[in-house]
Amino acid sequence: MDNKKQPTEKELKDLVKKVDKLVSKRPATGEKSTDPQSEALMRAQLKQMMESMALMEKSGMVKSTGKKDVGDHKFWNTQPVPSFNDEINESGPIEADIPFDQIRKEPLPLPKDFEWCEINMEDDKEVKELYELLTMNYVEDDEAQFRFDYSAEFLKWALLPPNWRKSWLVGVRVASNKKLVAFISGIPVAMRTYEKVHNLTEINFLCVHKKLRSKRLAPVLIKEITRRSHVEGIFQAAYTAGVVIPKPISTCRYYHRSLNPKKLVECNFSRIPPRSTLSRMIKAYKVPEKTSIAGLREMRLEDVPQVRVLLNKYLSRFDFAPVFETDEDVKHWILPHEKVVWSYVVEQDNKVTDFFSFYSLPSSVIGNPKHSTLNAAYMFYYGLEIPQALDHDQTEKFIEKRLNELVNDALVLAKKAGFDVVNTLDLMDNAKFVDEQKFGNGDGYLNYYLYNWKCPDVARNKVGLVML
Ligand SMILES: CCCCCCCCCCCCCC(=O)SCCNC(=O)CCNC(=O)[C@H](O)C(C)(C)COP(=O)(O)OP(=O)(O)OC[C@H]1O[C@@H](n2cnc3c(N)ncnc32)[C@H](O)[C@@H]1OP(=O)(O)O
Repeated sequence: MDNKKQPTEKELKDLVKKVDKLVSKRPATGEKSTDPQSEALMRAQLKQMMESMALMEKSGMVKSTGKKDVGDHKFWNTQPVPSFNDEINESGPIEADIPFDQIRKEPLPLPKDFEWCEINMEDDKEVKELYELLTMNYVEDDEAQFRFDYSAEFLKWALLPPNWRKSWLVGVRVASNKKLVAFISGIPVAMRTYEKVHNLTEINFLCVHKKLRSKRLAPVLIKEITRRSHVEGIFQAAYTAGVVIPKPISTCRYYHRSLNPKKLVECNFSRIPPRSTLSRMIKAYKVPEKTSIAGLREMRLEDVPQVRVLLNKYLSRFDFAPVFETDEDVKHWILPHEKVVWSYVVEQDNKVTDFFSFYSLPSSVIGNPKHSTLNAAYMFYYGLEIPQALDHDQTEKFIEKRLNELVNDALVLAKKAGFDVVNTLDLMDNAKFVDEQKFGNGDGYLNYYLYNWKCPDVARNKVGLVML
């Protein structure tokens, strides 16, 4: 085949970006294209381009996500995960549990000069070391303009949930000076995948210091946390990543709701759309001074049991969702935690009918003369009581209306709390509120993965797991 005749990956990506911006990106003023016919045409073109790009990726002709050929995954091809072209119609483990006596008990060998450690998240000095590694080396956007800046308090919250395991907070240090240069974490989670509820390890915060990249250290960290998970009798894991590796069970898209357009423009996070002005954007994104739902208040300890029932019932709508098995889980994850998670309930006649929550995850703004931090809130879990008598369509309409009321108030509260932007993914029922609440789609996608578990793909609006 003559590769030269095919558009290069960059050309394709640029085209996709261009069309995508044209057809999908809601202009910051909330204006929509006035020409639905050309919009439909462009959408069709975009779809076609994406399909040909996927085909070319499959055939190995172009590289995916600018990184590597699909199929050329030296590490992932050795792991119990499905391949890209596997059509999966049933659920189950890919390989059997390993008997305890056959599990390796010693850590895997590391390249010389490095040693394993466990990070003690109850020791502020070690928390600070982890914070510093991540704040300088963790996830950045493609243009290296922003980098996640999880706070130390956030990391403690994320890594010390009920039943946390010290052996799953794995670091790598330089042997000579003990500097922390890599990390990976696991926490225990009960997840339902379709009908099956299982105990998994939720993997997060995989990070290798920038100076040690591309030396195949990440696979060693992944294999070591896998071994440590096996030692604890857990043979499946859930994780999310921006990169595409074999094989996502779902891919969700990021959406952003501007609360501080001026700062977002100054940080290069948003652009002033053609034919608009900053003052028009400011007006379009203004939120009310006060919330409007009667009975809305901050969540308190005594709400935990009711919130747990609401949440688990609501999550039963989805095909891939956590199960909050105990009140302790809800107390840890949902109860407000200063500067980390904000949660509100609606109480009517002594009964909690709804709740919603969001968490704080700022990003460092890299190399900007005016701003160093973007204060972002991320939509977290929510739940609402759905009247029983409704049929399917009425239920969906009910959720859409109520969710818009709740998120409208969440925006007011996020603005009051000083956030510049509220981010969300189009999982759960979020697609029902993004347009009305003036969220615009971003460039970012998040892929959901399961380790050693095959199951049919999960639609975005059937994903009920929010990962930090
Ligand atoms: C039963 C229990 C099982 C538990 C384990 C379940 C699996 C958990 C899986 C982990 C879930 C993590 C969830 C999160 O935390 S997602 C967040 C990941 N972190 C970042 O993006 C922070 C900034 N980046 C870095 O620190 C490094 O670039 C990392 C550490 C990501 C890779 O380091 P480096 O750039 O120096 O690369 P290498 O030469 O060492 O290694 C290259 C190999 O690593 C594969 N790679 C690269 N990035 C990822 C990624 N995000 N998930 C899975 N695999 C990844 C890559 O495809 C290649 O393999 P293959 O393509 O050749 O095969």
